[in-house]
Amino acid sequence: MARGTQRLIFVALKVLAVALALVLMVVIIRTATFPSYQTSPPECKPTDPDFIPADQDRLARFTSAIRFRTVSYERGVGTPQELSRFIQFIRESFPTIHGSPLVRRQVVGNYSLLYRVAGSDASLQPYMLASHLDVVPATEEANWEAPPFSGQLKDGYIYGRGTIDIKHTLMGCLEAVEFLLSRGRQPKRTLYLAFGHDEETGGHFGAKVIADVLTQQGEKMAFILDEGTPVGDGLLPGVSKQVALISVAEKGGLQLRLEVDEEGGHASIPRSESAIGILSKAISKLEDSPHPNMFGTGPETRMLEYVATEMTLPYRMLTSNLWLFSPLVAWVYSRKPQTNALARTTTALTRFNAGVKDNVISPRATAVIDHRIHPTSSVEEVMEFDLKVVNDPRVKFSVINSRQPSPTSPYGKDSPTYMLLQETIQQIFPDALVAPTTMVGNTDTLYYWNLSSAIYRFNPCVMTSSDLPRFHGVNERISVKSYERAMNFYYHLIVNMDEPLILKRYRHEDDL
Ligand SMILES: CCCCCCCC/C=C\CCCCCCCC(=O)N[C@@H](CCC(N)=O)C(=O)O
Ligand SMILES: [Zn+2]
Ligand SMILES: [Zn+2]
Repeated sequence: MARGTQRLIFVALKVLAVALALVLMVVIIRTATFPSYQTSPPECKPTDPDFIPADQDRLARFTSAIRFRTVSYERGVGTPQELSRFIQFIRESFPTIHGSPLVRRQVVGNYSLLYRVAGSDASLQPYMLASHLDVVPATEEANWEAPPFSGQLKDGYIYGRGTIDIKHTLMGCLEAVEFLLSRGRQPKRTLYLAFGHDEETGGHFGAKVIADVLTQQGEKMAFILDEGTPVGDGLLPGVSKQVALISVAEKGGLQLRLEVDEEGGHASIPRSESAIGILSKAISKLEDSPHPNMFGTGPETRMLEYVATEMTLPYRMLTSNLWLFSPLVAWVYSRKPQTNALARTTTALTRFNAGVKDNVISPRATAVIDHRIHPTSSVEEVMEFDLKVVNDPRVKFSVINSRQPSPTSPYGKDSPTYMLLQETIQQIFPDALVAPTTMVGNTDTLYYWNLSSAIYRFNPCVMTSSDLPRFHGVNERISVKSYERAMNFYYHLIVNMDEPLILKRYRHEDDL
């Protein structure tokens, strides 16, 4: 090798070594100095005078609520009589709320409930706590440890459909307001409680109408809190502490019907391709072509950064240096369904129908695809992607439902309402870290976008990965301790909302 070339290689290696050393130095410095986003407000203890205990009366009210079979089946198909009975039960169970001159109650869309608790300072913008009255049906009833509409208490857990989705927040909010008013307290800031009756089938007749009513009344909310992500226990790799996940954005959705119509006929004289075959190829192409991994563009990235300082070393190093390791973390995310769902638009094949008889070639095949759209993508982008992937004019696409991803609500120290939520969560879940994330399922908040720019989704309940299948699944349950925390979470949120100390720390005068 010529001397000149040797020298060039030597210099190049030297430059590379220096560059690597520099990169390593930056990685180490960032790992060591990465900021903490956590706070440590005073813990709420059972000995506090304003602690709401899960006593017999409150547990009885909650278990009774579970016994109402307020099931939503399909859009517009629910259980109206049961909803009416449940609404009556709520009216009788919370006499202080329903007798208070501060409270205005409206039944909206026949079965949804909207409460307005008047604050003493009308100059303050109101806020809204949302939940829903309906539940999904309970299948496989025989496999439940306790019947799904029994509200049975077993080994410290209350079993039943709705215990974590979402009657614990519905009853928790009501218990909190009942407790507040029965102590003769009036909140400073006006508060709304909004309970839709058909969230599980899209909220078209509940939350949508609630939003219309509030819009007609000209209301704007300082913030809205609805059902959402839980306090995860062991859900985040590399973090041993619990992490309370506040969803600051929600994925969009696109439900598509795919249809192929071909000539059918006698099974003894098949053509080279059938409706079933053509559709199968199309949907298998879609399943094999995941939408792009968007890690690094949405709240899923910040979720990691918020807990970075509490991670074990390798994770901490990766997370503190996403400028370098983002592609690696994106790949790690794609490996597990839960994190994959956070990082990209997902594709779920949910229905496939064709054929009527064993020896008849079906002239028609249909399928349904359920996409959940990443906050930085759109319905249009997803549609375009799918058409390109299938690339077969014989496959007809039609849209069943679509919703764009939500706007992202403000979070972090610049957002007083996010910080208020974070601090309230840490009062009730003192062992938990708090982080922003994206809601992968959909909620009634879709209808509330115009009411507030600060919309959060949170489920005040600790859940491990083995609890997640209980959502809409078998053996849905909540521990008594968790229900107690839910009540206290809402009570403290209401109290903190009026507490100048917490808000003052983060207040941007224009925000609230
Ligand atoms: C590091 C990984 C952390 C990820 C943690 C994910 C935790 C997921 C926790 C809860 C998700 C399950 C609860 C979702 C409930 C969403 C409400 C719902 O079921 N909506 C339906 C109906 C929607 C509608 N209104 O149209 C849906 O999304 O299909
Ligand atoms: Zn729900
Ligand atoms: Zn649900």
